[in-house]
Amino acid sequence: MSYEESRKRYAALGVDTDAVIRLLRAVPVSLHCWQGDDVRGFDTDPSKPLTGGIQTTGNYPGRARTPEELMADLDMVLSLIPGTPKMNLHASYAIFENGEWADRNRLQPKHFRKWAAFCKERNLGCDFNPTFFSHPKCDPLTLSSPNAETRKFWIEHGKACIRISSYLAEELGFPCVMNIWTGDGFKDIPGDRIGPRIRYRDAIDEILREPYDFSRVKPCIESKVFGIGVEAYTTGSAEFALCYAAMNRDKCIPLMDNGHYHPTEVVSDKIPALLTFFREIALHITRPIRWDSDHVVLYDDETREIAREIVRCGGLDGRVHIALDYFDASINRISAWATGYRNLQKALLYALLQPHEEMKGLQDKGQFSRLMVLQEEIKTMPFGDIWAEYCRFCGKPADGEWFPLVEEYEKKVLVNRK
Ligand SMILES: C[C@H](O)[C@H](O)[C@@H](O)C(=O)CO
Ligand SMILES: [Mn+2]
Repeated sequence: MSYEESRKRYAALGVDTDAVIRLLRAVPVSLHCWQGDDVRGFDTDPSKPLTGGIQTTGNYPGRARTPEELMADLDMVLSLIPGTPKMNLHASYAIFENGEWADRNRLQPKHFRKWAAFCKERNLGCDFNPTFFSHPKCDPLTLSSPNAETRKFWIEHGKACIRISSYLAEELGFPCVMNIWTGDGFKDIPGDRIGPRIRYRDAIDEILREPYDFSRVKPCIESKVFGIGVEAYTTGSAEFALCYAAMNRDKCIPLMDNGHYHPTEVVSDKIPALLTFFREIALHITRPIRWDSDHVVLYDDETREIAREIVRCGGLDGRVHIALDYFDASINRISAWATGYRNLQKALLYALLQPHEEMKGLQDKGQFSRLMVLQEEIKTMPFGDIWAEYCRFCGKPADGEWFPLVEEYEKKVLVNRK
């Protein structure tokens, strides 16, 4: 079927596909830099182990080893994805110039000058993350450590990151979402659960005392149920993060990563729950398989459901900050990046093409049989034509066109990285 015919089918449902396409193209979605180099970063020895309870598995050729390689790979990805991407950097991706080096507690905006220039040239906003892992000062705890020296170091890191986030927001003219996540926790049954949480709370309080304009810098608190080696207890549990954000609504927002909950919990259902109380929330979209495995985002049921809730709850009006967070080293990293980003775009498009008012009306009137039939029949609407038109409208390759470009890049560029 052609776009024209498909557009009429959607119009009959009351959906204006042209308006949807225009709307989606303007929605910022953060592209995580860490998919390109297996979360290694540049500020410390890249061969060091990845800590904090996260893991990349696989050894596919072509990992970016330098900022230049990462930027070249990002350019390749940017050429393949429709929409409005925003960069998402971890502090460990600092770029030092003229032989200088600074530890994480001494990082400055100038160490992100090259990233700011990269974003500016491409008209991208940039989100930011303090990196509380893969560093000798993890003892292994960071902000919740009983050691005051350790906490001081990481608090200073958090404050430095607020200053860097303010710089990125100012320089690029887009708000900077700054996410606080630590892998702090214990492998086995703790002897004290509340102590680390009180220290964690106080440390975040201290970080957020660093001045910033909350309309431009958006600190987030991300929770996690467990990590590798921290199976029994995480300091920043769901209740901790949510309570912290609720008690500090004028300073920060909660962030939900859909790999960070018990396997039967779904973030799609948590989105409207949080938006009942918070003006803004942030999301890390990933794909857990049995655990927080950070697999590439697919066009699957839960991704579509998350997108439907973002759309239905008015999240595209700046209330939901959307970012990707996964890392796969077992397949072509650029393909992984583009597949996940395109799938999230597909899920958002799919969500925007639904007659939400009608569905809500059927629910409110108790017409659940009709609601079920409508929801099922939407699944076989000619979505593919609208997706192809969206890619064309954004000037990006359609399905079937982009993967050969990745293969070509792999042959020309990636295989030469030994
Ligand atoms: C790089 C990490 O994935 C990220 O900072 C954090 O958001 C996370 O999800 C850890 O599991
Ligand atoms: Mn995350």
